[in-house]
Amino acid sequence: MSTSSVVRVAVIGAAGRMGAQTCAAVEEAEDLELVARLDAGDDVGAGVRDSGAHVAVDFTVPAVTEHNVHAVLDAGAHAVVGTTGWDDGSRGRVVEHLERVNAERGDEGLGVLIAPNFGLSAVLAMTFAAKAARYFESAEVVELHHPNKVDAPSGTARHTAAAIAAARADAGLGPSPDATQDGWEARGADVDGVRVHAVRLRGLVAHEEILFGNAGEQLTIRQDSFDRASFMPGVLLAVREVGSRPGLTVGLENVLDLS
Ligand SMILES: NC(=O)C1=CN([C@@H]2O[C@H](COP(=O)(O)OP(=O)(O)OC[C@H]3O[C@@H](n4cnc5c(N)ncnc54)[C@H](OP(=O)(O)O)[C@@H]3O)[C@@H](O)[C@H]2O)C=CC1
Ligand SMILES: O=C(O)C1=N[C@H](C(=O)O)C[C@H](O)C1
Repeated sequence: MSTSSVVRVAVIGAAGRMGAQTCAAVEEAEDLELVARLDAGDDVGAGVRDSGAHVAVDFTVPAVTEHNVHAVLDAGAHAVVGTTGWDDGSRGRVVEHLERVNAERGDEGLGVLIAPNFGLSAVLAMTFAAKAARYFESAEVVELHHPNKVDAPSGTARHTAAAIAAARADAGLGPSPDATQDGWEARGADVDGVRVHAVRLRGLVAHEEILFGNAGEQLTIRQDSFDRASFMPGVLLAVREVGSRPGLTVGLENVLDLS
């Protein structure tokens, strides 16, 4: 990533809840240097380029995060993304962009690391859920968050449900049994065939429960993020690792070697 040992970091969404926490964590890390705090109204590409950032971290809003990542790549930096709202289409466009810029570069290439959740408890919960999924007839996900969150269901819950759905499909399982005829609006969102329920409650930060059922037994996997400080070790790990992972990486489980 750089010839010097210090990684220069720009934070996009720097005034937000996660951005502010990330700025503080970067400033406290001896091997990282905070070189830009960018927020709404700033030119992200110019801010990243002019600051000489090696890595830009995006904690903004779903509506702008893809645009920011393209601007970061055009500015010649790696991107670490915690913002939600990504789908196959937006991820595919980033892969194409990476292939284009990396073909023109002489070095090992730029990397983009998108993590729906940087918390260790959440990453482990998702990993355990994906492993358990093949053994249970029923599976549902409940995510619980602070009421200032703008999107539902959470990116973490979507990622969890998609992994459960993939594991169920691999195991040849059909849909979870469900006799519902009326009141589908009370049955949560359908993410790849897995029901996902979103709770918004003052006092909460970020929490997830994954429920598995068989006749006569239940497995509940639950994780709680009580403080945004818990996301910071994962964010800093991603910042340090993204430079050695050219192309697109989705999920911190890949960096932690859990996948
Ligand atoms: N992956 C993970 O571990 C985690 C992910 N998240 C996700 O991160 C995202 C941010 O969450 P949170 O910090 O709580 O949200 P906040 O609303 O607190 O912060 C978002 C920040 O982005 C700014 N912003 C909006 N538009 C732009 C833009 N075009 N360019 C630069 N900055 C912009 C906002 O400015 P303004 O307010 O002026 O519009 C605000 O300062 C969400 O998608 C959330 O789900 C959250 C926690 C953990
Ligand atoms: O908005 C939040 O707060 C969080 N967003 C992410 C998500 O949607 O999964 C990660 C974590 O749940 C906190």
